[in-house]
Amino acid sequence: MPRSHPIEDYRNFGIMAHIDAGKTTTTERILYYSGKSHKIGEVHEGAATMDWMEQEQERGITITSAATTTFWNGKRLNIIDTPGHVDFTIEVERSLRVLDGAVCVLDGNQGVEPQTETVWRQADKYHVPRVVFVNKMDKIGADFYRCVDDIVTKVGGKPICMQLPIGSENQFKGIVDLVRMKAVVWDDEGLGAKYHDEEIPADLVEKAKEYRTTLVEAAVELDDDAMAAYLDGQEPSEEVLKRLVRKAVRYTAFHPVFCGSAFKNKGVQPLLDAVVDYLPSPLDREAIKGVDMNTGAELVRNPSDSEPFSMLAFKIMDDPFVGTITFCRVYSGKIDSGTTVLNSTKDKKERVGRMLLMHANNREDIKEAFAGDIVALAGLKETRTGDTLCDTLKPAILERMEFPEPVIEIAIEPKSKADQEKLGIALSKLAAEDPSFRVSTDQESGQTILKGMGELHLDIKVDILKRTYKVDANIGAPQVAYRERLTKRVEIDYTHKKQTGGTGQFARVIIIFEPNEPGSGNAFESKIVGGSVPKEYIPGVEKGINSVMGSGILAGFPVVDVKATLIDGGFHDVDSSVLAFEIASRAAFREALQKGGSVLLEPIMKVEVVTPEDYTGSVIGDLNSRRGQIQGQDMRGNAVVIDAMVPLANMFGYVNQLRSFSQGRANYTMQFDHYDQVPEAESKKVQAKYA
Ligand SMILES: Nc1nc2c(ncn2[C@@H]2O[C@H](COP(=O)(O)OP(=O)(O)OP(=O)(O)O)[C@@H](O)[C@H]2O)c(=O)[nH]1
Repeated sequence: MPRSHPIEDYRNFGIMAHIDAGKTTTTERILYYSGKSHKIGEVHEGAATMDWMEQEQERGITITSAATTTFWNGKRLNIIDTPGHVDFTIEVERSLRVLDGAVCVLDGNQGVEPQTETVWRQADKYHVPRVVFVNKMDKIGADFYRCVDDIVTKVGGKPICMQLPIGSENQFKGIVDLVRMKAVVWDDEGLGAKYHDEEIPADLVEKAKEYRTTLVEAAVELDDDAMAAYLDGQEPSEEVLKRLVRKAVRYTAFHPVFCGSAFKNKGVQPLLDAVVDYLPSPLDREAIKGVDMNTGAELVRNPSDSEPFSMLAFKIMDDPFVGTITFCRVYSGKIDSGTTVLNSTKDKKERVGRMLLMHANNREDIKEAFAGDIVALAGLKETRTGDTLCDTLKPAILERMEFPEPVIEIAIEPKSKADQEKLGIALSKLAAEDPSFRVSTDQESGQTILKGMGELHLDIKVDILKRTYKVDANIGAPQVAYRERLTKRVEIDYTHKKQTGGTGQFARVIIIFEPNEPGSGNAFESKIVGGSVPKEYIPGVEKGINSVMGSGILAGFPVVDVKATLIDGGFHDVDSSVLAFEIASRAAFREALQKGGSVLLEPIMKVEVVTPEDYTGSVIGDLNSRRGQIQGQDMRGNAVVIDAMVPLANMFGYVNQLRSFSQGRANYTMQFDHYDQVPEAESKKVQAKYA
């Protein structure tokens, strides 16, 4: 069967926003108007179509991204829903990787909020072209022009208005379309409300002309001919203007801004037109790069059905009906259900059993998928998020994704043997679904440790463990994931010698331990020449060093960014063994940490508090008492925005404290920024706690 739509008619896009800006509501309306969802679910009633997980509905936030296919104006839209909470930025990044474009939804009253800033920066990082939708124009305090300014001042974007609102708050009626120079007015606020063109209201004519000129001047910049014609006094036609704006989006020359109220059903259809008109198709994007596994050479996989098949897995979900489903984006070629593909990342073959196309409230079995498609595969066994699946004969690995390190951890203790078993199964599934969620076992206590991106992140995992997997367990208090690091270069000459009865043990190692660049990871190298340590013992040296990496000497936290170089040593013909070298190297590393001024590192969080002016003093005082460093203070509307860097260790329970002294009126968001050295006095306390 041929493909249903040519690839240039695809729009793989996501909707990104700060929490509560209205991403879910906008997505719901898009699905409704594009004809696939016939029943609209209001978010506040906990019935939204995309928010189908129990946990999501109760919390009213979108946790997992779901990909949904729908159609508009003859184009095929694949919407990838991205979560808005800071703790889940990993999910946002992951979906951004597979998008060709995005709609950034702003709350018309709040403007660019902290999380918008984060996702905007991530979109910059992945070069995701985007348009902006200023939502909630019906809300009290909505201010379209302030939102447009915010895009410049908060994220350094280049907003160009494509529409102007007609009225605002409860007087919001519709929009002025600056491309067609027409007013678009909705007859009422109902879901299926009709809308029609009118002449631009008299009081907006001058403003519309002024903004239209700004739009046209920004657009003609992108094309010499259009510019020349414009300078000659010729306005670009509607078609030319649209083509130029499309080009501007593709090259991020500017960010077109639209507006509306998803909740009051205004502005959504023109937004859908904008997605079709301005967001790129897979063909407009740079082809994905990878490595040819046969030759090791770099390669490019073009978005074409005639290229060898390759796709990236970007999301794994456990589905109650189908089992594990893996969301993938096909980058090149064509795939049939029932065939065997190669997971080139793992070097394992996988059989593609069922392939599904997900719609908002049903799924469709499909037999083939083509370049540009986003599909869900059922029953893959080895594939994890970020893996490449490809043609078994033309293996390639596509760009990998990077995942940040988790900064917070909790201990979990199952109550019975049966719970222990359930926990094991559940954890391996959860870890497979979410690479920012890690599980480890504490070597000393034998406890299971869960690690994640923040308190809420782990909170939700525990909730899933208890509810979905029915695991009964005691949960410890959340702890900071500290790290340990050397501060200076040391050379250790260590001899392990044991002579008790039978065979003795002998190994001598001379190893240089030195701090690596922060964030560059651990490294081991052997520079032995002349056989002072025979080759067969070197794995023992590496193993000994690695065994200390997992838990340092100060408080048992992982040692990071150390470079170890074995430069010399000695052995005994009879008494040396791999084990003896392992023991010697472990002891050498521990000695190095002692002599090398080893220090503890802690995660420092970037915190933004938005508070009514009255509480500014209390907020700052409190942040200072948490070892916070105030970075800046600014006004947003009538609220004060305070930026600070605060150690995560001092942020536990912050939400309650902030609420209590601001009467619930101040808000905050935080995200991991970097690791920094724990001050001496604090470090002593941490060491005493974990001793
Ligand atoms: N007044 C008004 N309220 C809106 C509008 N759009 C959404 N809301 C409301 O704002 C709240 C948040 O909307 P959601 O659609 O859940 O926002 P979200 O961005 O998906 O939120 P998360 O999934 O938690 O990230 C809900 O109570 C909506 O009913 C709008 O256009 N106007």
